[in-house]
Amino acid sequence: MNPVLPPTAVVFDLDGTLLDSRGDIVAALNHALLTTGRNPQPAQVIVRLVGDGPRALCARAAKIPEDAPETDELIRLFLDYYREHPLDFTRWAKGALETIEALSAMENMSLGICTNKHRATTDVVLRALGIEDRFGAVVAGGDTKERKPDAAPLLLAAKQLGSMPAAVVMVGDGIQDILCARNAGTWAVGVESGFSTAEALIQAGPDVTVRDLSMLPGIVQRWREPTTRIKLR
Ligand SMILES: O=C(O)COP(=O)(O)O
Repeated sequence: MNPVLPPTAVVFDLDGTLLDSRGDIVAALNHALLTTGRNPQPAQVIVRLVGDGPRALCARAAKIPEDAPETDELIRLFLDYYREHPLDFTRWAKGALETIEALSAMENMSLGICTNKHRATTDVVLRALGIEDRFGAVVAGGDTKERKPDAAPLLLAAKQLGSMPAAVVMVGDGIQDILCARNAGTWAVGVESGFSTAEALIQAGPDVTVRDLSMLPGIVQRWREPTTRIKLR
């Protein structure tokens, strides 16, 4: 196991972690499916397909290979619709805003985002929410060749934040997030209120899981205290 350091940065996953974006993802995907003559899918089915970026999402929903030419068309329709409708249904996840405030108030602490969501829709959503300036690093889908669970996007976020990976806390609701954290040698916090199941998250091996984000500042604060840090790992 990698040694860990007192956290100086917290990096959030976006979909299902900071944001409950399922309504807009479902609407955009079903628009793409219907426009190409396919059947729409129920929200609870689509939510389980999210996490590996738009190519995987579109291919899984249409049951076609990721490299099929029809997948490119679905992605185009999905992204075009999403860019026009970034916040029709999207809401902050429980405790997200308060947690951003609480962490921002800590000394020697920076915040980032590491998402598999496409760069175009990530930018539109963050801008529409007016929070793009709150994060010292935003690494989105396509910024690195590999996506989560590969370590590359999280290592890039850590570099942009000026933190050693061992001093970064990765927070996410997907097993991609936890495995990415393990691969990058960061702390890993699983959020159970997102798109994945608590069982799947725990299976991926986070340091801790939380019901929702409101518990996060207290945990990060404890990891910054030398006496408790050792015991927890
Ligand atoms: O939109 C996706 O496929 C995943 O996005 P996330 O990495 O923010 O969960």
